[in-house]
Amino acid sequence: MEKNIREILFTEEQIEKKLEELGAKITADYQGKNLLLIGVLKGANVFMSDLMRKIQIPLSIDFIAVSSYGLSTESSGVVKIIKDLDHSIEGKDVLIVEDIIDTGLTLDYLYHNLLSRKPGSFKICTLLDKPERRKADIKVDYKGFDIPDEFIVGYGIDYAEQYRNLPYIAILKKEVYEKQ
Ligand SMILES: O=P(O)(O)OC[C@H]1O[C@H](OP(=O)(O)OP(=O)(O)O)[C@H](O)[C@@H]1O
Ligand code: HPA
Ligand SMILES: [Mg+2]
Repeated sequence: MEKNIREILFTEEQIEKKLEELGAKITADYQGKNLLLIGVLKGANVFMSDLMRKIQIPLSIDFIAVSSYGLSTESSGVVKIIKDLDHSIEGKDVLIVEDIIDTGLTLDYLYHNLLSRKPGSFKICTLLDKPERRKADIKVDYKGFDIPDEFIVGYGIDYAEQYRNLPYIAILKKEVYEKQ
């Protein structure tokens, strides 16, 4: 195991099983709809690419890149769009795909920003939810796992841009970021 990891929360096998459940639910709910998955970069990159292969109906994808954590473990509270969507979402059945909801500030910002672009419908899918830290009220439609109030890395999720390539989801040792 990586020397900076305190504990593995979810293994590759557990993640794979959860993705199959989520994919089956989304497949059932979006029959006959005009599904557009919007991945929130960079964190949702790994989740999005695995999840979309578990959805068995026609869909399209787009990405928006936002950042509020930078190199820190605390949200700056200021959400910046780094890359906007490529196409209009007007009339589309938008499903936002996030890796983690922590304070909720990123999704609160995206919710208001994207709703003003008049999608046909708007729902939220997140792999991880850390409800204890919430600052904005977010209604989650599809959720993988609830997690404790710890700093998480792996499966696309970073600390200071590192650890995104770990195949599992883990708690980072506190001394890694407290000594900074
Ligand atoms: O609920 P919040 O407190 O807003 O935190 C969640 C957001 O923070 C992370 O992104 P980050 O801003 O670190 O950018 P990244 O996806 O490029 O890592 C994560 O990927 C979520 O998008
Ligand atoms: O626990 C976390 N880990 C990494 N990035 C994050 N962004 C919000 N919460 C987290
Ligand atoms: Mg991040």
